[in-house]
Amino acid sequence: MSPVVSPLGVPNVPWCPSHIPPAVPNVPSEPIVPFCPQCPCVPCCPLAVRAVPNVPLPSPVSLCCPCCPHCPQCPQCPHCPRCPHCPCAVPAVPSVPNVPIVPDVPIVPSVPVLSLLSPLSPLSPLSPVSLLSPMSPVSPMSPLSLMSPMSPMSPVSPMSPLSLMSPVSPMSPLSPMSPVSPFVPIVPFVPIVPDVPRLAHGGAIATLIDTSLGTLALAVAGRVVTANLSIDYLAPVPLRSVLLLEAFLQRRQGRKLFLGCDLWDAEGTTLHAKATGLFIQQDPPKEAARGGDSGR
Ligand SMILES: CCCCCCCC(=O)SCCNC(=O)CCNC(=O)[C@H](O)C(C)(C)COP(=O)(O)OP(=O)(O)OC[C@H]1O[C@@H](n2cnc3c(N)ncnc32)[C@H](O)[C@@H]1OP(=O)(O)O
Repeated sequence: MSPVVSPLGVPNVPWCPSHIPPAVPNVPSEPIVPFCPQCPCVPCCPLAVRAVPNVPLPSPVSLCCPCCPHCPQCPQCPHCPRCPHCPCAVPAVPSVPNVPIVPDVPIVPSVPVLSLLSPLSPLSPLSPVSLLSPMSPVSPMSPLSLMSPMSPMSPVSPMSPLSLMSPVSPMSPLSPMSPVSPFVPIVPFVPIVPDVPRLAHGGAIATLIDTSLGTLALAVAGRVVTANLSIDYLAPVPLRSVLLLEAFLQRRQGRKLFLGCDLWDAEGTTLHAKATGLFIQQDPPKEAARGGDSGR
């Protein structure tokens, strides 16, 4: 393949095979847009696609960042997910149109069932906490993809400053061209690779623990807020697990309630997490306000 001089007039720069302009007479009259003459990725670079009019477009036509990292047109884009030069390139994830926004609020039982100050056994069939997962099996994306650059199949415009500046913009319904669009990440919880075991999100577990400890603190001291929460995640929690959460009051010091909990599987054989929490009483009863430490 003989080297071809780019339309930029850059001498001695060979075109990559995908970018060699075919020798056809009816080249469109639109101005030739300079693009990286070394980029081998036509679908990566819409400018390249425009400059090579007779190259069949990939199907579906998907535009990414304006160019590859080597392109002087877009020096600020170091993470084009489609560019083969990008270390962040990710496999295509099928996009699902019209997916509703999923708020980043894990679904937890509204009334967690606690086994308070009691030994684990005997386990009541009613006592385990069912850790409902926010991980919808139909959600299109995954935590992995949220940590990754824009999906190659993303409908987000490649020109979006949002998509260029943030790696998380997979399904945003916002106008991608608006520079003032608020950042609204959609939080799906489906593994990008089907074979990956589905594990409960640590934040969902934290919510479960916080809510459970808070319920116990509320039962002890009325209105409380969480001041500190410390969790040791000891074993992964499979999705849709039924769990037993055993919460206990460790000590109380004035408005401060120190609580702890153990999060077991339903059989009480696997300890998934241990946690401690400090809750601050908000509206102490009169005797506590006068006397300070209740000693309970
Ligand atoms: C039924 C469902 C129940 C669900 C319960 C869920 C509860 C929640 O999730 S609430 C939401 C998350 N929490 C919050 O938003 C709390 C935000 N923080 C606050 O409002 C305040 O910082 C608050 C209330 C914790 C403490 O402020 P304040 O009331 O002024 O108390 P303050 O005087 O600063 O501290 C009281 C004592 O707690 C201690 N303390 C406060 N925060 C901490 C902390 N993070 N770590 C250690 N100690 C602390 C203080 O040192 C002080 O100790 P001492 O009396 O010995 O000097």
